[in-house]
Amino acid sequence: RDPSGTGTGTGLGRPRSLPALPFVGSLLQLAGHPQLHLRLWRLQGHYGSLYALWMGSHYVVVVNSYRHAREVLLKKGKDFAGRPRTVTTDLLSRGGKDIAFASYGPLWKFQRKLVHTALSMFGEGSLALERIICREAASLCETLGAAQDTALDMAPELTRAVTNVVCSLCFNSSYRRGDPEFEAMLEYSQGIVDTVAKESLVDIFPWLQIFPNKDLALLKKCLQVRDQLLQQKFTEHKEAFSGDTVKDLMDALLQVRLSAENSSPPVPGLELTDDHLLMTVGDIFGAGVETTTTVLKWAVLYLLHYPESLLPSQVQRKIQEEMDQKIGLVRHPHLSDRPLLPYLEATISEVLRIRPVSPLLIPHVSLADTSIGEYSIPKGARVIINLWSVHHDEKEWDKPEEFNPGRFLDEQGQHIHSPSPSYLPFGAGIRVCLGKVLAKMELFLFLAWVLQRFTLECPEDQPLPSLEGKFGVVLQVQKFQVKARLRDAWRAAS
Ligand code: HEM
Repeated sequence: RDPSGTGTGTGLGRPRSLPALPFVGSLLQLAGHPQLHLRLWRLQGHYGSLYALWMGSHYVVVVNSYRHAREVLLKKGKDFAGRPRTVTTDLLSRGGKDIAFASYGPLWKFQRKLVHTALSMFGEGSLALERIICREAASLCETLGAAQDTALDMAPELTRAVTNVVCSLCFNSSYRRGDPEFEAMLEYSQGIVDTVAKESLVDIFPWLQIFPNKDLALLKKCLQVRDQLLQQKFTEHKEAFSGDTVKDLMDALLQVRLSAENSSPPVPGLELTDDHLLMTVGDIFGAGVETTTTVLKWAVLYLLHYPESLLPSQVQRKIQEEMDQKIGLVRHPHLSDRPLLPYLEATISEVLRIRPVSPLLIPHVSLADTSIGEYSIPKGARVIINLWSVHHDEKEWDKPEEFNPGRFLDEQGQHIHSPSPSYLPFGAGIRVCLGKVLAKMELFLFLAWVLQRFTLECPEDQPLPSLEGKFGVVLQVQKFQVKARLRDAWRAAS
């Protein structure tokens, strides 16, 4: 180990490192701190905003400032476009045949482009997707309406709504409440979320796999269920696919593969196997459901904390006033209403800032000897961007701990803007989130539909739920219940 050595030919020194013991590395400094993003944020106080540590034998660089994050993601994006391969990610992606965990290279670029094109065909900006999201929003409102004035855990309903959007997009199908296939999907997703969150030891010491490992066994079982469901949809699509009509993302992927196979000569290195297609679709579920659902839960939670009666925030009331004025109560909100509802947009932005759902992004890996700021970084280093630190940096954000949607509005409160460039809820650059536009459409429409009709309240007999997140695959919200009260204005209008 040479934590302060140069060794990369750049003449620069390495970042300061946490103490590291042979074999275990810096685990002792991290053990007992389940909120990893907070631990890494606090360690800045001692080691500076950019420091290194060792996870077993892996050299890890932790970036806590926007200046350095920008260098990693944007200025030197290509240098840092790799992903670590671990036991867990290999299982999740069949050895990196998806997008999120795939190595940087022509095939990954091709897959990304494909999904991007398919998303623009079916999704972003298309009326078809807007219709799908609105259908799910209507169903969500129906459930809330049926549960009138009783305390309800919205989480399964939000998950179903978001899952159905992704299902419609990928497979042109959706689930009703209580559908056994949907229940199976919920169960395996939760299993993956729970086990991947605990995955770290076997990823740090891959040889631990030779010992019986309960979590790894559960993960494998959940992935089996996921793969069976994916395979079933895939087979149905392959059988029905004629090449003429493209109904969904799965068809779009099959069509691209068909035309690549028919092109002569075939492009070497761009062969899409069944595994690639399956894992690509699996990624849309894996990356698109838990994230979006969790942001919706955080949004609801913050609305409960800033209810009508609490001055000066009144976030929910302000959103509803804006909606009443600009949209009224006789028609549903549309995507084209986004510019009319800056306060709702600002609230979504603030939720994504204060509780970044992916507080450490997905780890990056340096693909060459390179540098960040005044430090040299060797090829193969894992780079963690601590988005929590970036979004809570007092030099960038005024009172970062305060939930204040107004910070995203101009002086007239009419237009949305970011007061600091240090706002990266979806990452940035080469590996930026592929579903950013889709996610923003969903967040806007689901919240607009619900808040047009209902006021969300904390049940009287329950304490306000905690705003503290739980670090895991995403920054999880603790379970909580809500009372959705039909608004008098809505009742009178309908
Ligand atoms: C509010 C919801 C979402 C948030 C906050 C979010 C955030 C992120 C973040 C922070 C990353 C990592 C960027 C990096 O490593 O530098 C990411 C990657 C990714 N996201 Fe999202 N995401 C959301 C929804 C979605 C949706 C709906 C999809 C599906 C279409 C999606 C697909 C992906 C994919 C495929 C990647 C991997 C990109 C790559 O490695 O090339 N995400 N997302």
